[in-house]
Amino acid sequence: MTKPPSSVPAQVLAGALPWLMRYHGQVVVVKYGGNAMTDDTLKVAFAEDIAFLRYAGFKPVVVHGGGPQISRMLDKLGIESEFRGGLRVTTPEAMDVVRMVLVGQVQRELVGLINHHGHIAVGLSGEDAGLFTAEATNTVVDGEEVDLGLVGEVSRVRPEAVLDLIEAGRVPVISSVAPDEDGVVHNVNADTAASALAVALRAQKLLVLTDVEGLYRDWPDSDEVIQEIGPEALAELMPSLDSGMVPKMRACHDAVTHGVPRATVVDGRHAHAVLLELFTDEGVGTQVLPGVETKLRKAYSYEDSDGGDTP
Ligand SMILES: Nc1ncnc2c1ncn2[C@@H]1O[C@H](COP(=O)(O)OP(=O)(O)O)[C@@H](O)[C@H]1O
Ligand SMILES: CC(=O)N[C@@H](CCC(=O)OP(=O)(O)O)C(=O)O
Repeated sequence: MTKPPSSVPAQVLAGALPWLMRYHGQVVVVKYGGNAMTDDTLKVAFAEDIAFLRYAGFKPVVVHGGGPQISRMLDKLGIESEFRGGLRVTTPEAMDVVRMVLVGQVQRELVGLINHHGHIAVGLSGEDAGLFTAEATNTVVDGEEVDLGLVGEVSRVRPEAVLDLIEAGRVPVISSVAPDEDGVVHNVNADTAASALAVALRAQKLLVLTDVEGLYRDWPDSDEVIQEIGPEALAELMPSLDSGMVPKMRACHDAVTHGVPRATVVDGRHAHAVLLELFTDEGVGTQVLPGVETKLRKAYSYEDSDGGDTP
């Protein structure tokens, strides 16, 4: 006797209905951090998720990072670089490498992987069609202003090229380098670029994939992750954050205070983290949205896991 078909897959699909209704036809900006691109399986699963969203009627836009990949190439070439306040101090020599790695390697690889699912992805950088204009920025660390060299904030977004691609059914994959008003190319943190783009595109969501479960309340000492937080409480927490979380949480804060309904940081070390976050109501990651009380949860324990897709 053969077994009747299981209804579990159908239940999973049916459970996705409210999320399909919410995001169908809407722009979702997904920022894929370099730290969540560690192995090929994860990258392939990410590309599948993005293609899935597109065929499910979402309008996904990818902004990618590549910090660790840039650092590796700088090391190989013997060029020193350091991070201050979560941002890379960028000399003109380092800028050439940043641009080469982000636009020439990381972006090309992601475009190729997504295009396994129907030639839908097109790569752009902030230099294309005036997408981003950068303005040089410095940062303050321990009360002192630090010169970051060729690091920029996004001072202007011209989203037309991205909108054209979305209208044509394509998936834009964007690298965060951008010229200033004089055409000098700057290194823009990818979280910052994703946030500015999400605002300009009036995205329904900014989803940020990284290599931690979310925003820890007391990094690295606590095992409590902030599940939900409002922009005001996040602004109060900002001075206590360090390293890569500084630009990341500022990006989420700025997106939500400029009209993006919600911004979420999720653990990209899980295969299919994008689908899990968008199609289920499991408490993954840290969600920034207006009008909520801060909600904490315990970090997950992987000790008893089967080691499947868990970190
Ligand atoms: N409060 C915090 N909660 C979680 N991670 C934190 C916190 N403060 C600093 N971090 C660091 O921020 C890192 C994520 O930022 P980053 O390295 O820039 O990642 P990505 O490449 O995904 O942008 C984490 O791996 C962790 O080391
Ligand atoms: C100014 C600055 O720090 N730029 C980043 C750009 C890449 C990036 O943001 O990559 P992740 O998302 O992987 O961190 C850098 O040079 O590493």
